[in-house]
Amino acid sequence: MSMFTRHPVSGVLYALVEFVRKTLNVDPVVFVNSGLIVVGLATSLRSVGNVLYSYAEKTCLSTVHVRAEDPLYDDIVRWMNDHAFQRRNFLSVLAQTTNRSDSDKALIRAPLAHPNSDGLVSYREVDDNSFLELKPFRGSRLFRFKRTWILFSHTASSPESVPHVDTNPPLKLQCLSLSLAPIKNFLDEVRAYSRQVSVSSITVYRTKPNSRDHIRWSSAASRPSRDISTVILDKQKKQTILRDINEYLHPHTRQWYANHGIPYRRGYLFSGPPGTGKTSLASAIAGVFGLDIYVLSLLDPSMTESQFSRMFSEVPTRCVVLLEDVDAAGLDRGDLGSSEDFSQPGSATRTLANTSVSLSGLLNAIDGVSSQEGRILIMTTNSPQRLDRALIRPGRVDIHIRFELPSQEELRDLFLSLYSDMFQNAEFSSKEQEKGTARLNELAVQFAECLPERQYSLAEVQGFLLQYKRQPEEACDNVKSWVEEMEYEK
Ligand SMILES: Nc1ncnc2c1ncn2[C@@H]1O[C@H](COP(=O)(O)OP(=O)(O)OP(=O)(O)O)[C@@H](O)[C@H]1O
Repeated sequence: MSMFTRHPVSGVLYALVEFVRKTLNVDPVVFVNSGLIVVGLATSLRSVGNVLYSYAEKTCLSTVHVRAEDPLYDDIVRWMNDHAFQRRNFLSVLAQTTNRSDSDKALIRAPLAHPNSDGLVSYREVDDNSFLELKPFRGSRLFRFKRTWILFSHTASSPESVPHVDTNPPLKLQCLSLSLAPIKNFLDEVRAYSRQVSVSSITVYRTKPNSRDHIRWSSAASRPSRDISTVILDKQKKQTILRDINEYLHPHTRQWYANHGIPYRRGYLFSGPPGTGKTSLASAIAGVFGLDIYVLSLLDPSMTESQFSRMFSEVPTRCVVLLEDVDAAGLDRGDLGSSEDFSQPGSATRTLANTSVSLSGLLNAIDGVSSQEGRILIMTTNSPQRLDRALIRPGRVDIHIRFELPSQEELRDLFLSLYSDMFQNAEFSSKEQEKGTARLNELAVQFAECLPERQYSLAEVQGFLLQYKRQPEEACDNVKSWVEEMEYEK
């Protein structure tokens, strides 16, 4: 006590202690001491807990880490969202607005709100059916999977790091077991679930630099796959490529390649003028065979040659790799004026300086030792004559599909494919449907006759038809003046 009386602050403390003792009849010094003992005990217990946990981690816990760039990462987060995460809150989450792929269908069903006097609608108040997704970001969650308790943890590298899609920390899965089998079973279930929910859609992956300029694959879109029948192309060419890929993907073929010591790879070249359906066919093929697409462009200015080769080796075994603008790899053979050069004057493909991938870099990436076996490589170009022979030799390009500007028949097909569903709904009796279809066939012939053959790309003609989405008659009436305009603009 004499200690308190020597100093003015000690004096105040002493008076306070005496006051509490007298009014509450409790000795605050004992109270504070007990508190300190409890805190000390708690801290020691925590340290003992940490020691025990790290011992358990080394001896009887099985642990699996999953890096953010691995496709499995998204599959696990999706599974957690749809199962374990639904039932209990996570400590720290990443909120993300996600567009549903069926959002347009929902909009069709929703009553349109308040059109103005001209029949125009503001969509600000219409629910676009996008939804808020809360993804586990930081923290851990214990859940039960087939009688095994699994600890899912997601820890940010630094506690202060801002949640950012590019800097997602790795995931950790742990269970009390001497074998990895329970976690492996869980991952099999996660992958099966992912396949099930994405059965009618394809995911498009593109390269994306993260905050440390480290390029990685990132899913750019997940969308319903394009029906192959909507791609207009000579039937025989379409059948050839479909049969070839079907045969290639068969497990017996893989074995056959292995038995004969041939690298199990298959490459296709799609060449032709812009807007003739090269990309559309690649994505329809991915849909037919249930594969995801990995898109690489040689004109990507942020891609160095070593990054290009690493990205090429990081694609999964079964997928479509779409390599765009392949003629840009500095492969000029000097005959730019050839009739097969479909690139537009001044178009990106002429700017060879834009790519840092050399021909040898490209060839190494395609069939070097680290190149993935089992993938389907589709290369596209507007200028096939500029490709080096080494690039298009069998083994690298096994089938070359030439796309051309459309014939009369293809123009008719495009017209019919855009309007054929107009009469195919319950609103019309079968007789009306028949009549409507017959009229459409007439209009398609009329429409195609007004367009010069092999002059405009299907993309251009489709652009015109999109102005008359539900008015085939008007499209026919106006196509002649569109052709005149196009001629004038040339
Ligand atoms: N053969 C086709 N069949 C169906 N649609 C087509 C066809 N060609 C072009 N289109 C339409 O035109 C648009 C552009 O087509 P796409 O991107 O496939 O052309 P591309 O040949 O890959 O062009 P680019 O060489 O400029 O990349 C798409 O919306 C597609 O629907």
